Amino acid sequence: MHTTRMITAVEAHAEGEGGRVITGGMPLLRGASVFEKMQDMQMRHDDIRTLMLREPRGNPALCCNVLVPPSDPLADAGFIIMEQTEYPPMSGSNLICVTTVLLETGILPMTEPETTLTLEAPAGLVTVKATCENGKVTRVAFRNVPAFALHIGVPLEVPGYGRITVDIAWGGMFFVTAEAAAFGIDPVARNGNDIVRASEAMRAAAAAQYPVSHPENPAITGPTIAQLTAPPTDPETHGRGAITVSSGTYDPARPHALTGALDRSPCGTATCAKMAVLHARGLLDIGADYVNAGPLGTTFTGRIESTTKVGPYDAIIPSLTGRGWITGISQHMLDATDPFPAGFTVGDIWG
Ligand SMILES: O=C(O)[C@H]1NCC[C@@H]1O
Repeated sequence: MHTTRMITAVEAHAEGEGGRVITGGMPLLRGASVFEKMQDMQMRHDDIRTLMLREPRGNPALCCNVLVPPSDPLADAGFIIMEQTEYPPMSGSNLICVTTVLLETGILPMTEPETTLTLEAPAGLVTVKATCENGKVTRVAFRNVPAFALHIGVPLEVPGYGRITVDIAWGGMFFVTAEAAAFGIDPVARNGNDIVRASEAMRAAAAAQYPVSHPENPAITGPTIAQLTAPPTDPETHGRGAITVSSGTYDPARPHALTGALDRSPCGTATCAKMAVLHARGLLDIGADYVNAGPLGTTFTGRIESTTKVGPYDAIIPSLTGRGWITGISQHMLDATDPFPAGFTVGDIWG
């Protein structure tokens, strides 16, 4: 065997959503910030993202992260998030996986009963409080980047579904959000196919009809991800959400193709975007918990810590709490004769 890459990863999930964390074997990335290192990765090493996320080493529902040295002197570590079609500037489930891996493998020291960290995501600094017991991270709480709504209750023409009322908001990624009932869908795991098709159509329509960019970093554009929400079924929760992460290219001529996969968790950035919309509508106060259930019934607990401004937008500073688990350690190799040095996709599960 002639190995051209040897990548070590710790496998983890946060409330069900897979977040592989690469701890070794990466090329050195250039850049004066984690955002610039992410851009360098995208420009020069995108084949590693697809190698690790696509077949035969990945699957459509997997996310991946790369640990990088932080650039900000306040940060303890940096991380780049890689998903199937983009490099998200922030991600709740991935931050929880990264924190769990950093502390449970000893890359950063763990202090019981609580470890405080600052992580540099491409979107900026995120402060983290990890509850730790007997060497295990039992809970990860973080103060996210500010979240804000850009469009509230606007009409969107979704091919094949008609006119739907949506919100467009930032929670670390740009989301288009609609009530699942508008599509006649109950957002639970067994309805994953219907959720993905409707969400991908909605996401593509929103990107065309309501393009947005971040006022503090115009290189961040969207919406890139879609959320369907519903009232709670469990009295301990405040809402439900099913988020579709794109894994292919949506084509209205092939509306039955599955070009995304459900976030198995309630999605941290979606929860923060949803809280920004609820706050803007006067439906969620500072300090009140918002427990959001995902398609598997697992929850993230969000809270509005305070308010601020981002460019012209009224914004909230959200916190989010969830749990992560390590599931294994893997060593991935690429042989020089492997015909798929960047992985591959097949239309049966990749649209
Ligand atoms: O929790 C989140 O924010 C993420 N989960 C997968 C898609 C998003 O990045």
